Amino acid sequence: MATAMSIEEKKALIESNLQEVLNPEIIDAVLKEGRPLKIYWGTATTGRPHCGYFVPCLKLAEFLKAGCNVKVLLADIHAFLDNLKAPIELVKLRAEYYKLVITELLKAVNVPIDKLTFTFGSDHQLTPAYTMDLLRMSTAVTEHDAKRAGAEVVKQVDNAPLSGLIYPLMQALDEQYLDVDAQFGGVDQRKIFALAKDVLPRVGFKERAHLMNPMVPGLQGGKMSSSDPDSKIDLLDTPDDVRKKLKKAFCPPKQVEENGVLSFTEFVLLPAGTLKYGKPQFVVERRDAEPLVYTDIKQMQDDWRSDVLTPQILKPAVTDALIALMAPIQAAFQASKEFQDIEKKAYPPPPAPEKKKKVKKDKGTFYPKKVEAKPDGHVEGEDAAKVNLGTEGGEKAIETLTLRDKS
Ligand SMILES: N[C@@H](Cc1ccc(O)cc1)C(=O)O
Repeated sequence: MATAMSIEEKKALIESNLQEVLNPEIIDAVLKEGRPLKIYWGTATTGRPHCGYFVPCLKLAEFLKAGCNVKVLLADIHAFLDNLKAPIELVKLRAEYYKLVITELLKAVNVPIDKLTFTFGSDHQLTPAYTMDLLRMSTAVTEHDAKRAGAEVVKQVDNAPLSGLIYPLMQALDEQYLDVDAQFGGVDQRKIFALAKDVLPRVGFKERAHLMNPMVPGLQGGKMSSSDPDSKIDLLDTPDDVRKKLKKAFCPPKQVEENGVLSFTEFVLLPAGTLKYGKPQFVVERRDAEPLVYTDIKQMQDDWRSDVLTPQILKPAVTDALIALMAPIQAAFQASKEFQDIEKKAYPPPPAPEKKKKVKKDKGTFYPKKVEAKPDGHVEGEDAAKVNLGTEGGEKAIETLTLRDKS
């Protein structure tokens, strides 16, 4: 069925809808060689995958359509390097959960998953060769540059742990160990990508191309935030949750910028319309008039500015479309005991609130913060390292990461 694409067509598809491409000549050279472009997208398995994940996944669909060889890296080790966002003993379970959810999400937008491979960070990052290369790399990067590289990705805190400096180095080295031509990510990864481009040649590896998606504002406008549950829709949220969150979502009439709902339509629902209609399309029903049928965002934005398209009619249309898109993911979850078990273990309920303790004086040493359990039960602050890492659980987690079944 698929007619062969020309090099130009492949290139156009690979680079479509991106905000920026670094070193496109690397992509050109591979396409000219006539082999598939090898590309990966990494995600740190920290919190829970949410609806924002549709955005990179739709781009992966385009890479695959262009004949690329696509890998998804479940960056389990990165998930705890970033300020213990995922406690070390839960990281492996979270990575498994991400794999299941992302698989279903890709299926929901018709991405042929047999042509894509998943890989865990801990599969290659714990080998002696990787360790040696990482140490070599650490001699070629200054503390200042490593810190700056991670500034938009790694959580910025006072007395930051050293792991935040290792994080960007490992992301750069992953390009070598995943044996790719290019890395894809949001434009928030730009500084890490620039570091990778700069530092890989300095340790004897080749420079890769970098492809960046624009950032999509959360439903509250601005960046999606994990501390504000209403800014994100969990992929397992019920239709009622979706309705509630969308009712509260930021959707100012006539304003196109920072409009969470309109942006979600642009980056997810319009492209996903291809599934239903064979081409990008989004339909907004109206009570007393013909439905508004959109095939590109320009037309929608014009109607938004002139108030033909209003929050009152857009929100219900987005709600229905999103619920429909999420339905197969939730059906897969409901149908699989394994899926449900992993979810339960990966996100245990938070422990009962601790009794009030006397607040110790800040001694100005490592991590001068109070211990506070996050909703998922992990701890940040003064004793975070002890609680999250130094326990038996932590050691077991290290073992499980090391001993991951390589099959
Ligand atoms: N930095 C990515 C995760 C990542 C980790 C390692 C990589 O090699 C690639 C990507 C994120 O923000 O989620």
